Amino acid sequence: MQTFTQYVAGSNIDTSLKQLLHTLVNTSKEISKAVSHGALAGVLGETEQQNVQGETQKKLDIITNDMLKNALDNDLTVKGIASEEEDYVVAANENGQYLVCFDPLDGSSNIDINSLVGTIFSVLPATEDELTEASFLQKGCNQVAAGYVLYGPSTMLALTTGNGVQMFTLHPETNEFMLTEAQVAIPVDTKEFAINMSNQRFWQPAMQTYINDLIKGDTGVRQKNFNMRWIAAMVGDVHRVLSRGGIFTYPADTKNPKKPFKLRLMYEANPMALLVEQSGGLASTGYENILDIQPQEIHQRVAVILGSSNEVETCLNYHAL
Ligand SMILES: O=P(O)(O)OC[C@H]1O[C@](O)(COP(=O)(O)O)[C@@H](O)[C@@H]1O
Ligand SMILES: [Mg+2]
Ligand SMILES: [Mg+2]
Repeated sequence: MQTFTQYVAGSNIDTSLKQLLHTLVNTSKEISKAVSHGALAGVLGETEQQNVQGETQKKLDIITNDMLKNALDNDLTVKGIASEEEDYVVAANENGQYLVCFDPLDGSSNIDINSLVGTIFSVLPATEDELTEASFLQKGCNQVAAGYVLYGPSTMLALTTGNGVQMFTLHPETNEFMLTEAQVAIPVDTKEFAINMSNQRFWQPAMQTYINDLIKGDTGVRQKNFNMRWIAAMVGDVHRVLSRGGIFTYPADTKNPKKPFKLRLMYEANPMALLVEQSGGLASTGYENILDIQPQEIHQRVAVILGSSNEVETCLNYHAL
């Protein structure tokens, strides 16, 4: 079985990108340790602070953000970072070739119940001399690498550098990520959907009708029964989709008119969309491919529908009507 180090050494990517991937992955091992200590390290619970999006930050949101920020700042390949937990973009190294967007801890409402959380990252080329927010506003199709690390019963890494998706499992004794899935392939059909059903009355008519038809099962137009899962951490829900197929959606809703979408484009939707597409699935807002969206700002939110290609297409047909 190949180690992550061996896999990266043999892959056909720039040396500088290899270095950056090692920085991200080594930091994720430290995060995995911090997360696993939980209450023993006094890292659970909330802080008094809110992020720019008005969300109360958990202690671990801030701890993991600082760990990644410091590690990336010390990596000369990194020109700048954008994080869920940073109001503005942060400059790193003047001559860095890459910009890194990340969600240091996704699913942070799961921390206090010892359930799944993860780190999501997206790597973009740094194309401009001067670092500004505008440097980051590139379409998702420009990503040179994307991935997540899931802190679950095992710590797992899913990675794409544009050559399919590979999954690695952290060996608890050697502390090495081992290649455990060389080419992830999402089944094209599924009988499993993931959506926060409590928002049902706030969805648009297309999503209402689509989910209603799934729930009718073999008594409705779909003529098959569907099961439902909701982990409340995108990283966990997408991991299930990559592992055994499914459709995951966080659609537009009218619950809070000032916030029609929940998931963030640059460090949630884009990296997950690249992983899903590289595994043979689809990722859309309902009206546009996620990877084709021209971002307007780093904390922009979008509707997300992703997963098994035939099922996503079926859902998109409801939106086209
Ligand atoms: O609270 P809800 O509506 O179930 O939302 C869950 C969604 O919110 C998120 O947790 C947001 O991520 P953060 O924890 O990074 O803010 C997604 O991972 C997840 O899909
Ligand atoms: Mg998140
Ligand atoms: Mg987060």
